[in-house]
Amino acid sequence: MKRGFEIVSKYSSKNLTLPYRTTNNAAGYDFESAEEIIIPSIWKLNFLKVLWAIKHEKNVQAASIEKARQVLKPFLIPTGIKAYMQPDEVLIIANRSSNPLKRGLVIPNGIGVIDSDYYNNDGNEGEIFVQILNFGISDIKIQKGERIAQGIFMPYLLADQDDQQKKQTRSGGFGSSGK
Ligand SMILES: O=c1ccn([C@H]2C[C@H](O)[C@@H](COP(=O)(O)OP(=O)(O)OP(=O)(O)O)O2)c(=O)[nH]1
Ligand SMILES: [Mg+2]
Repeated sequence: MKRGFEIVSKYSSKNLTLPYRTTNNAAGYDFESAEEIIIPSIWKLNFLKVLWAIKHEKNVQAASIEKARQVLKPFLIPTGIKAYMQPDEVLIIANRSSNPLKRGLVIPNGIGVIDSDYYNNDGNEGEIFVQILNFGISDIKIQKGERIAQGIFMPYLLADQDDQQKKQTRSGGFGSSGK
């Protein structure tokens, strides 16, 4: 077993499909969304600005600002998938090029870097999430089973003296290693 995909346990009975390549020479394994999810348009940010203005001039409750903030941050689309690979390999998550063109969907972190030590980590079993922002003018509904991104396995290189730097054991993702 060199590298591949598995379904995380909480999705074991949800009928998910493992990532797949669609053409003979496709580099990327397409990932499907594990759930139906609505990605709101970021143009609602204007709404946030108005709220701020109202807050400062007319004392609108801070709670509504906080609610708007929660709605407007990038969404994490669950894939229900974890990936195993060799220690000197990485899985790169890249957007499908049709997503910005057809649906206004971008991956705000540019690419996702899935480390080999993310697999089966104690925090979330290594479930891969795709961060998504909708710059289009309409909200977008992602259906369960819809292809949202692609994963490319690659080898990576180490810098000289790499073994002299202290490392920690991965316990999760999205900031788990600290600031
Ligand atoms: O699009 C992504 C990017 C990352 N990850 C997971 C896998 C990766 O191994 C882990 C950490 O990613 P990264 O190192 O890029 O983020 P960080 O902000 O540095 O978090 P950490 O402190 O956990 O390393 O989060 C995803 O599921 N999707
Ligand atoms: Mg990191």
